[in-house]
Amino acid sequence: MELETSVYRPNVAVYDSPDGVEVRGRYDQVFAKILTREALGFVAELQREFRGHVRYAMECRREAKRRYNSGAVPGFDPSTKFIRDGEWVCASVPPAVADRRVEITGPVERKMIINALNSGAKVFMADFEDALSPSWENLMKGQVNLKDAVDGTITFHDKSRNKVYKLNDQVAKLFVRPRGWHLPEAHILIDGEPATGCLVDFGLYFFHNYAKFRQTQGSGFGPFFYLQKWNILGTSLDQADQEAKIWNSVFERAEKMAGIERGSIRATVLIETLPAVFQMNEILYELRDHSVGLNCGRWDYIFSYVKTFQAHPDRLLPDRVLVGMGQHFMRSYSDLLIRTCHNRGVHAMGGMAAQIPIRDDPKANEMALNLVKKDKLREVRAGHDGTWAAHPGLIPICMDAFSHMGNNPNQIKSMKRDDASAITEEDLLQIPRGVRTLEGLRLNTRVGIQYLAAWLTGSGSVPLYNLMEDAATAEISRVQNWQWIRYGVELNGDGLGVRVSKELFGRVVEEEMERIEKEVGKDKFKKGMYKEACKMFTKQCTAAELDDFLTLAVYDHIVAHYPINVSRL
Ligand SMILES: CC(=O)SCCNC(=O)CCNC(=O)[C@H](O)C(C)(C)COP(=O)(O)OP(=O)(O)OC[C@H]1O[C@@H](n2cnc3c(N)ncnc32)[C@H](O)[C@@H]1OP(=O)(O)O
Ligand SMILES: O=CC(=O)O
Ligand SMILES: [Mg+2]
Repeated sequence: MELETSVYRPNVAVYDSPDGVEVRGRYDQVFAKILTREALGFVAELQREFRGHVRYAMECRREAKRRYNSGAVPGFDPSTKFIRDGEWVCASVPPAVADRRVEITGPVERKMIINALNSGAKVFMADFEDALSPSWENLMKGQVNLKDAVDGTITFHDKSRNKVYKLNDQVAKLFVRPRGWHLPEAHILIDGEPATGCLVDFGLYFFHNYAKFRQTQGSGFGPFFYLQKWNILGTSLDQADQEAKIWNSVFERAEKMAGIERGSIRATVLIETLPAVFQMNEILYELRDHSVGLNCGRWDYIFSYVKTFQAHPDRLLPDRVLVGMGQHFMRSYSDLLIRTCHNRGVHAMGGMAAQIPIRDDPKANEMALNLVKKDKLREVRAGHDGTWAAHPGLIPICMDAFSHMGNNPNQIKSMKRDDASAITEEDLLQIPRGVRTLEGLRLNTRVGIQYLAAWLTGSGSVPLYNLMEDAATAEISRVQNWQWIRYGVELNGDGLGVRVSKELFGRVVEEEMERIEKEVGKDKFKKGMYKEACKMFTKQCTAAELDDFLTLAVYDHIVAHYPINVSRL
């Protein structure tokens, strides 16, 4: 089902949708094989059953934001102590994914899917969130690509290099990461309202692939998912774990529709918001029949630290490059996650080092690879059961570091980390140490604008200054700028004693735009969306109120509706 992307097809046909469902995205015969009446019907059922719960969960997030903005800080919920203290374990890990020592991640792009599945990693996390710009074309092609991947028929012909890509005999196990709850899908209206993005991603993927996946990949289990960007909060049990509860119910609903055993679907939840670190037991408890662990989503976690404390001028971050896993609050988070997961019998996955191979500079390349190696050795020695790799070139290093586990598929039983039960709220909230510099402000600006320009033109993950940048890392640049401008912080690492202001930021933006133009070249600069990205990024950094998500605030710019009043097929 390879797509002829360059061929223009007039929009003369429409999708065959069930009652109440309207597809406003471009028609394509290949997309129509995904957007069948039955598959859309399943998505609509999920939407109708869960939209009220999702709306309530989003309102709870807003309520929590009001509390944090009034001075509260996140902590362990006294009302769920019985869950944290209780003796329970999650369902046992499916044998097919017992060994997850290296997981490669990437957007649901055709060539990358094939490369990732062939990469030698144990798992491929196919991403509809941080690494993907959620345009209609990207999302629908992503669904087509995943279906072909699960069917084992996926191929890709790189015409410029006359190279054909196809799957090896041995491939990584597939996990799919749907979008977060906050993102709508404006191209699919259900009862007149945009569908919830993650229910579209999950529903379409599950509907088309569950049977084949369980047969060929999951040995009777699956499909497997990554879930993320939760902000589970609240002071009553009713609210506390509701985002986990909703997903659990979605899984049960899907299992029922498919007629497969309860507990077939398994998911790893990324702990990537500050409030969620206090609810790791609660999340596992709610998902105990569907869980296969937690993961340290370190980049969104850093973003969440700033977001949660947006009204706390006493908790400002140092330069972004200084907020690594060595900071006390980050180490405490990773250690407590390991202890929690192993106590409940599931994987404690590590996270992503941002370095990627540097082709044209062997010395810089060696330094980058050494940083990755150090990060992975820290993870495996701490007790993590596996890690993430952003690029196939990093897999040998990650594999080598995790050979520390010997012949064991994981460390669930051998690294209990009981010592980490002493980790306190103070440990998890400790303010990161380090200085703030003008170069930090410049780098945030340069990276934020270039990332947004890429996202607006369809790329959700890009290499910038030899690092992987995606929605999560770009968020840190945005909110850190916002925080520094908002509180007029002193740049105390330069010896200049300058305070950040809107005027200083304005000058930085101008100078960094000139630099970007020089770096990318006049032609690319003109053709790209740098000016638009600059305007949007500047607006967000200087807004009176911090936008919740960078991508949500600019989503309208990638929505492309098509006329619907044309003849049916
Ligand atoms: C914070 C988080 O959420 S982390 C998870 C989300 N982020 C991600 O998943 C990022 C994944 N990584 C990537 O997107 C890419 O590696 C980038 C953008 C960082 C770098 O991309 P590039 O500069 O194009 O990589 P490069 O040119 O070195 O690629 C070399 C080859 O490796 C392939 N490749 C690179 N990264 C990946 C990947 N993650 N998965 C599969 N293949 C990959 C390329 O397709 C290319 O293949 P080819 O030689 O057959 O043409
Ligand atoms: O999704 C991963 C992260 O680090 O954010
Ligand atoms: Mg993330």
